[in-house]
Amino acid sequence: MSDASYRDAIFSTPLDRVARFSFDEQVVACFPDMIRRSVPGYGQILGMLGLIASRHLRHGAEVYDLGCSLGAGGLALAGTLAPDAFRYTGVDLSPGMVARARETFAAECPEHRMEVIEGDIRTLPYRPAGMIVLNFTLQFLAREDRDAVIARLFQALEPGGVLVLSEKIVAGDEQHNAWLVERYHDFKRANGYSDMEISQKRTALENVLVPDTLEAHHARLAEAGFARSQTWFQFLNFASLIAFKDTTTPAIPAERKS
Ligand SMILES: Nc1ncnc2c1ncn2[C@@H]1O[C@H](C[S@+](CC[C@H]([NH3+])C(=O)[O-])CC(=O)[O-])[C@@H](O)[C@H]1O
Ligand SMILES: O=C(O)C(=O)Cc1ccccc1
Repeated sequence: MSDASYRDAIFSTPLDRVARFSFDEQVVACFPDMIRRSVPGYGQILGMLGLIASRHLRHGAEVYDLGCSLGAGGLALAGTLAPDAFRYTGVDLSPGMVARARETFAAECPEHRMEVIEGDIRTLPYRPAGMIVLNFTLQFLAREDRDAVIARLFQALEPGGVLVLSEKIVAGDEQHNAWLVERYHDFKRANGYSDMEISQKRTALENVLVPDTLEAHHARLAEAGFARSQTWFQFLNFASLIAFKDTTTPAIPAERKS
């Protein structure tokens, strides 16, 4: 398995039939380029994970990164926090993603406690955790599974625990949403995607990536029992929320690297 990463050209030639989008080997091979050029604010959200953890994570606690893909969330945390500050468990269904995430952690942060599980976040037995990261993953689950997953994550969180939930979102108002989607397509065009690539990927993602409104996310978090949730980041139709299990703060927060 090579660690090379390619430019995303998956939808650059006309396809007779556009297949449903999946996280197969073709996507794994160009994923860093695809996500960086397709998700507004991706790097900024990752950059905040370590800072959020250093305020909210109990020293030494477990961090889950659900739908970890190539482990970018884990790398961001290991870049900010000392090896004894946390234990990381990344989970992903895609074998290609899991294999490459393991290689990356072994090469980039051998001192940190980084584990990657090939598994389904809907059925995984969770250990108690101080922080759970769901970066652009809930949107790929069937709507009917989302409430149950969030409820299980609430149960897994320790007192003082936080959930970071990043998602593509849809605006409830049709005009507002149309403006966001048009500007999102401008964003993709500015990042080198052609109209054909934008349109074919949109087809591939239909009924695969189904975004909720911010209101639906906050309501689901409240329903699961979270004491409070807030949107801390939004860039066009992509947002990140933080949800607090309760009003406790960790006794000894994870220390940042010196
Ligand atoms: N049921 C499931 N169980 C486990 N994994 C799943 C499931 N369904 C989908 N996945 C996995 O969730 C990931 C979503 S990508 C996350 C980016 C990452 N967080 C990042 O910060 O780079 C988002 C995107 O590409 O827009 C893929 O790797 C899937 O295999
Ligand atoms: O490209 C898109 O249209 C997206 O919504 C973001 C995305 C990024 C990576 C995989 C799937 C979707």
